[in-house]
Amino acid sequence: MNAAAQIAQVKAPQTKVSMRNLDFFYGETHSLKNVTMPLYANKVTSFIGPSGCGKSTLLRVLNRMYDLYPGQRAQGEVLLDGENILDPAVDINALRSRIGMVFQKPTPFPMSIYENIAFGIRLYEKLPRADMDARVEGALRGAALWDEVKDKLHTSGLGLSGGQQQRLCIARSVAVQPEIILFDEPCSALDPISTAKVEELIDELASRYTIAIVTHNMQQAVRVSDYTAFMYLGELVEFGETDDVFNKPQAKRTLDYITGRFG
Ligand SMILES: Nc1ncnc2c1ncn2[C@@H]1O[C@H](COP(=O)(O)OP(=O)(O)OP(=O)(O)O)[C@@H](O)[C@H]1O
Repeated sequence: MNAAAQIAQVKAPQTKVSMRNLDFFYGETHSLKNVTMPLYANKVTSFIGPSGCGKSTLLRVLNRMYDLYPGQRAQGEVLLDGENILDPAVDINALRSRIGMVFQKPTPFPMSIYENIAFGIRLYEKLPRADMDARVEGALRGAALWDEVKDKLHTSGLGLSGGQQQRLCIARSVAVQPEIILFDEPCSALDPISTAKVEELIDELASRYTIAIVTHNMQQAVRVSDYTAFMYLGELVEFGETDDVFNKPQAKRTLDYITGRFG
C-alpha cells in the first residue's frame, strides 16, 4: 500500500452505526422517512432541524426506547457493528448497556451522588466495593465532576446545580462503559458556563465513544460536532462534515435553515 492510500485509510472514519432505509411510526404518524446514514466511530454527529422534524425520534430508535410504547414501530435496519438492533431477538438490556442516553432535563435519581452512579452499574455487573468505588470515581472524573463532589459523595444528587446534575447524568452514562452516548439537547436547561463545560466534556468523550447529539443551537453543532445531519419533516435532507454542511450546504432547505430563514 502506498503512502497516499495509507493516509486515506487512516483518515477514513469507521462506521459504528449504519441506519438503512429507516422508517418510524407513532401509530399512524410517519415520523422518520427512509433515513439512511452512518454514525462514525469516535466522532460527534449532531442532528439539527426545525421542531418536529424527527431528531429525538431518531435517538429513541437507536436505543429502542420506543419498545416501551405499544403502537410505535420502526422499519428498516439499524446496524450496530453489523448487527441489526431492530431485530426483536436483540437483548434490550445488553443494547442499553452499549448505548447510553442523556436527556434534555437533568434527571438524577433521588439518591446520593455515589448511588446515582453505582445504581446503573449494578444493573449490569456485580462489583466488589473497592472496584465499585473506583468505577464511581472514574465516571465522575470522566464527566469532569469529581473535584466538585468528591467530599460530598453521599449527599443527594438533587442538591447539585443544574449543570452539575447534567454532568452527573453524563457520569451515570459513562459508568456503564457504553460504546455510544446519545445526547438529546443536553444543554437546553443550562447556563452558558455549564453549557461550555458540557461541550468541552463531549469533545473529550469523543476520543472514547461514538456520540450523537440533538441540538437547536447551530453554534453548538459547529463547536462540538464532526458531522452534521439536517432533518426536515422526518427526512434526512443533508449529511456531511459539519464544516461543509454549514459553509457550503448542498440543499437549499439546509441553507435556509442555517441562515435562519425558516424553522
Ligand atoms: N408520542 C408521540 N405520539 C405521536 N406522535 C409523536 C410522538 N412523539 C413525537 N411525535 C411526532 O413525531 C414527529 C417528530 O417528533 P420529534 O419529537 O422526533 O421531533 P424533534 O425534531 O425532536 O422536535 P423538537 O425539536 O421540537 O424536540 C412530530 O411530528 C411529532 O409530532
